[in-house]
Amino acid sequence: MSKVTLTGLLKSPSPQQHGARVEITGLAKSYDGRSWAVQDLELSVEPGEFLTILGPSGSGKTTALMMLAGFETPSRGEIHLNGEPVAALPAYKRNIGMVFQSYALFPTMSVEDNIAYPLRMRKTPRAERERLVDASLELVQLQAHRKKRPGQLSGGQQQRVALARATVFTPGLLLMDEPLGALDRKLRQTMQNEIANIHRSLGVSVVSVTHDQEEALSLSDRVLIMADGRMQQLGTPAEIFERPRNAFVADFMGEANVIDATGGRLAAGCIDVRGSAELGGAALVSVRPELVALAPAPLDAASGTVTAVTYQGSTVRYEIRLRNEETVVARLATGPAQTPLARGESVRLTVDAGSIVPLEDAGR
Ligand SMILES: Nc1ncnc2c1ncn2[C@@H]1O[C@H](COP(=O)(O)OP(=O)(O)OP(=O)(O)O)[C@@H](O)[C@H]1O
Repeated sequence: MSKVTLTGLLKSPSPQQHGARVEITGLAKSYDGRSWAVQDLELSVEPGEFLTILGPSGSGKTTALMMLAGFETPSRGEIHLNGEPVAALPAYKRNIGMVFQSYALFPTMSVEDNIAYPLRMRKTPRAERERLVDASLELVQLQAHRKKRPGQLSGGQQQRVALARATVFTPGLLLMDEPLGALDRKLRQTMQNEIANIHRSLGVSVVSVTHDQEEALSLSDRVLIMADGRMQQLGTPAEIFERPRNAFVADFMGEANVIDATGGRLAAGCIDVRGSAELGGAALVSVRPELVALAPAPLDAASGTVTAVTYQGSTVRYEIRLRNEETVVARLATGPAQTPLARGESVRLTVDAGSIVPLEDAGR
């Protein structure tokens, strides 16, 4: 990689070729010799791919990332970067850039010195170093702030310095641990665009860790969902969101309804199905709240009763207690044509066969 300059990369017609290929096989980590923080991780990241590891707190995301980075030693399994096993390589020899939630900038160094730091470590000649720092400052649009200290910058600007420092030496792989975790909602959106932009410009492979579903869906080529140290599902954002494999993924990716489907009937027949559904014998299915239709119905023909109504701006969220005691959530768009249903009203629920997702099991 050493001959490839950042400026060269920015002009490169197919920057994807510079991203590293990552292959992870049977990777596992136990800190205490009794429980597994990560178990049986199998994954490959294509050159230039943006992969996000998503999961709740304690699911093993950071542990997986730290093994990739070389800061934690795997208990089992292997990692290959561009076909080479990395087990024996210390972190600084893996040609990997890292961005942390806390930025981890050097507070007494200027922005440009922070960015130049990895180049100094690599003994990059001065002229080359200056050229790369200039290109990197331009990429993250911080030219005007180059002489400032990190403490004189906003959170978003500091994170851009961290991104510049992690990519200035053209790493094949960029690792990010909750990169937007410290930023407020609006700034997160802006930074998401910036990260997407940097990823596109550099063609670097990215593995990012987050517990934020929206961030994972909007930035990634593929998402890996983890829970309790184990992979739950690996797929494109659309696959994960629209075809969750099990109840954990369905629930974690938003407010999915997980509904009893014993005998091919939804909630013991309380919910009507339009069309013929292929449930493949699944005992549980998932249906997204925005795909549940509900209409007022006389009590004897009703699926259940509205127990909660929450106005949420562009949608209204309804909780419905079914006759079989299950609770289902429906979400309806607000609009001039909509008459809101009231709490206590009896309703009939209908879903299209195509919006029913059979689940593999009851969860993890
Ligand atoms: N250095 C450590 N020593 C001992 N146990 C650890 C260490 N780091 C993590 N663990 C444990 O390993 C499991 C996975 O933790 P990990 O930090 O990888 O999860 P995570 O998904 O990144 O969580 P979070 O989102 O809270 O950072 C947890 O049970 C945690 O307590």
